[in-house]
Amino acid sequence: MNITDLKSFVFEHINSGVIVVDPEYKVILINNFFKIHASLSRREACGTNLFDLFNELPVNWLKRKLQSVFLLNTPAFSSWEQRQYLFKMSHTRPITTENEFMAQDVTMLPIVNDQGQVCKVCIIIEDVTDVCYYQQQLSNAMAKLEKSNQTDGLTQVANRRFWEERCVVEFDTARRHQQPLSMILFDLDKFKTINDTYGHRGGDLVLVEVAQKVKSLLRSADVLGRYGGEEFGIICPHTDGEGAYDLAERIRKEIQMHKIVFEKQTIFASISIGVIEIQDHYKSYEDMIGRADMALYQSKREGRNRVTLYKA
Ligand SMILES: Nc1nc2c(ncn2[C@@H]2O[C@H](COP(=O)(O)OP(=O)(O)OP(=O)(O)O)[C@@H](O)[C@H]2O)c(=O)[nH]1
Repeated sequence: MNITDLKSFVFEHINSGVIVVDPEYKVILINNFFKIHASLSRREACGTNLFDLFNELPVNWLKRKLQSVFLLNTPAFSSWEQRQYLFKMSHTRPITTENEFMAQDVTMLPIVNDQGQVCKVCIIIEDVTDVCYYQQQLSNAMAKLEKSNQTDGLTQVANRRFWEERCVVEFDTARRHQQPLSMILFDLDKFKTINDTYGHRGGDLVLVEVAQKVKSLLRSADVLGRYGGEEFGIICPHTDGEGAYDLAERIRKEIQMHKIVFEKQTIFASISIGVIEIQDHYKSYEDMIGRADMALYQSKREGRNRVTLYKA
């Protein structure tokens, strides 16, 4: 095999797509990879305008890229992370991937004539579906990990650490912008009795249902977190004490009426609540929690299943 035949063999058999276009975007050459993955014959492709041949191409973007290669005589590159694919081609990945089309890294190389002018551009397509797939898997796993680091395993609301982090942020924001901010702390009443009567699994179900019910009553900006065993906190941005008190009353009534069915038995739970609004002299969110706790324990002392708004 002479060197020309050898080059031609390599050109046809490499696992990358090669397509060459002239300054009018007319296709001059394609290799086997393109023929197979884009289901094209060389006769159809050669001499046809690139954008007529592949009508999915982003015309303005690609023309800009190609023009820069023609004018500046420098290569251009596009990664799958910027644009997942340029040419709509099916991939041959054996294992399942969410992507219907082949993910591609694209290189555009100038081809210079004897006068030193760029007369053609060679577009090279690398199939990076594998890289894209594993990157997506990794991102999904990282997102899940981050979520599980922030979530209470039982109730699926924010865990204490994440809730407190959000408290810090909301406390500082409210302070800086002089906006109202309130906090609601609540605790299940006689929860020990629920555990003793229905067992730990019954108690767990009560915690899950109460948390989910409360969550359904909140605005998206409110953050509900599990603060302790059967104690929860809600941070309510842009909400004054009166607004938070009304919300707490609504929550209390809904929980009191909520039927929890455990092994064919119906459990009714109730909660005691403490509510507090931010004041200028509070030093930190911990200061708010401490005072909300006092209000909560007043609700307990006064007979439970009630709301107390903290007053200095
Ligand atoms: N099932 C279950 N029980 C829990 C969990 N975390 C804490 N507890 C229980 O919650 C109970 C809380 O009891 P207490 O602190 O005496 O309070 P209480 O019985 O709710 O009484 P009051 O708060 O005064 O109304 C304890 O028995 C804890 O073991 C949990 O994740 N699951």
